Amino acid sequence: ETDILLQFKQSIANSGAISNWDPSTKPCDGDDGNWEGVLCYNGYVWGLKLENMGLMGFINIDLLSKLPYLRTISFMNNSFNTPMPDIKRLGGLKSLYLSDNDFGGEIADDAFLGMAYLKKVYLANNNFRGSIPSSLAKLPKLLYLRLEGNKFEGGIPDFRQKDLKVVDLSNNQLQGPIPETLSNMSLNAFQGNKALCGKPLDACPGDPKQADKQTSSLMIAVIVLACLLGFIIIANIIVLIYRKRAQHTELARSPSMGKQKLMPNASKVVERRVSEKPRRAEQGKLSFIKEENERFDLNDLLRSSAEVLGSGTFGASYKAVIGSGEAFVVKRYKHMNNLGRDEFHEHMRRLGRLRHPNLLPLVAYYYRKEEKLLITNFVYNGSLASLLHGNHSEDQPALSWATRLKIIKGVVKGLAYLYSELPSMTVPHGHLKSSNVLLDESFEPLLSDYALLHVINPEHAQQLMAAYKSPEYAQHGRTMRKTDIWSLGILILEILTGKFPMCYMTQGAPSTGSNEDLASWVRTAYAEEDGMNKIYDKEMGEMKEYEGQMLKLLRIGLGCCEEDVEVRWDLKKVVEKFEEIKGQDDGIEWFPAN
Ligand SMILES: Nc1ncnc2c1ncn2[C@@H]1O[C@H](COP(=O)(O)OP(=O)(O)OP(=O)(O)O)[C@@H](O)[C@H]1O
Repeated sequence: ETDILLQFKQSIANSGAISNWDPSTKPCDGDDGNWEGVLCYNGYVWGLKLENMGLMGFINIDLLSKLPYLRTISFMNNSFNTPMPDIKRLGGLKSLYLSDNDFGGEIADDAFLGMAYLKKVYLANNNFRGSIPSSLAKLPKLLYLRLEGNKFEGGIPDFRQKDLKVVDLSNNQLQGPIPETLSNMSLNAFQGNKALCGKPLDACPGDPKQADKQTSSLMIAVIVLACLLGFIIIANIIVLIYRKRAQHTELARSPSMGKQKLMPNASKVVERRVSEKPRRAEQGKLSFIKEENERFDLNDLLRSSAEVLGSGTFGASYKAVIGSGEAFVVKRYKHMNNLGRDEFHEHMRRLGRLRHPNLLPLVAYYYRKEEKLLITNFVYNGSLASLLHGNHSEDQPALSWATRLKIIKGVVKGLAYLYSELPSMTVPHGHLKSSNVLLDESFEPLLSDYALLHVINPEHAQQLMAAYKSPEYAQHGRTMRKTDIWSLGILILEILTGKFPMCYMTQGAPSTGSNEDLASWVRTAYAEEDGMNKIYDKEMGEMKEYEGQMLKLLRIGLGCCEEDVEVRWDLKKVVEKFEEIKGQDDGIEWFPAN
């Protein structure tokens, strides 16, 4: 075993961390093992735990297959960037941990064939592509499977294992139905995919068993909107008659009104004074925040070409391009049922009053008891999440450091505005995460999904919203004024590391037994001698010049991620520290003048 391990050491690059693998000693003298990362039992090697060591190169399975008692291997959090090693040659393996590396390429369909003892497979946060190998679905003893944060595509194979405890397939590009055996997994396990459907997500279109339950986002939208159509036509006729009468009366009353211009493509509507106050939602009718935006109605959205942008945690979002060519996003909120019409209207009016260059403004909304629609402009550069974690091309290169800095500064400005404008809300944003940071054509960030925490049904909010993934909620069941700051900290670390934090954002200690989150991973790396190299996202390219700025941002991120709320920085301190990072926008006021 000594020779095999020494040869293995030579086959991997950057093996400084295992310098005590020395031919003059033995790997195992007792169960603790003498050599770094070698796990022993009865004097034999049964495991390798080589995590967080900056290892690279190639994992020589030939050599490992010569260790007869090897049962577990972990190379988590290193920099391996080869295709998947030929793991099935380690037939006795019980646990395989390869998460948080740069492994890539497709995994052969039979990659896990015949692995009769394999219980734990962790391949998360790599660059694996192609289909999920069907041999995984046939592993007789599989209990834990974590594939999140890759680029797996296509359908989910038919997992038959009855004892599966944890499965996480989030943030891939999977589509199609979720197999019934996985229907009892948490919603988070499937988030961030291309088009998955079926329990625990919305039902698949055409699924006869579930269609009547109205859980399919697409189906329900079609059904609800179709039902409304008839309603709207009648409502429109009534409103038209009413308006004509009102117009007639007004024109008769005020001669000057006759001089007003007609709205562009809305000859029936006389242009009105811009009002901050949205009109009360009429049945079957959109309520616009600004009346000059009132160039379309629900009918136009129904008639428009619509594209599903994603099935977010609250419901699906659609991009709808209306006749004029303008694109809007219609987001369905299924979990505001506790809200009465007046309360909803009041809250929308409050949101409608918010104006800031870093907030995505609400254009219109729609109220119905069972569901609410919020309509915003479509933002062409998409979300920070997709730019950080999606595929890059010539048209869409990786985000540079300067752009990342600009984005996070904008996020803080937007957040500071929310804090100052919504002093009565404990958690003014409540759902701050990278998919809710949209980027306009000059990469100025626009925060979305803000200030909704208290209008989402509590039972759903607690399951779905970023604020409730905070340590204070996990530990004390409370959210606080500094809860958004924790989400901001995670966002900062995500921007710096390029790592997707979602898989860590589970409530309390993740059931995988790991109690690490992105912040503690960064903290550990930060304490290591060469840790910085590991922390910063290599996709930013050459970074030497900006190391000072990056370090300052890293410290802010960690200050925001302090678990102890007392120690965690407050917004004022965050803003002060941001002002110390010199960027192109020096001198810009962070807090609104009032
Ligand atoms: N106005 C918009 N313009 C462009 N893209 C948008 C817009 N609103 C949302 N998106 C994108 O559409 C996708 C789906 O958004 P949605 O808000 O439904 O879900 P989410 O942000 O992933 O999750 P959650 O429901 O928890 O907010 C996301 O990638 C999001 O970034």
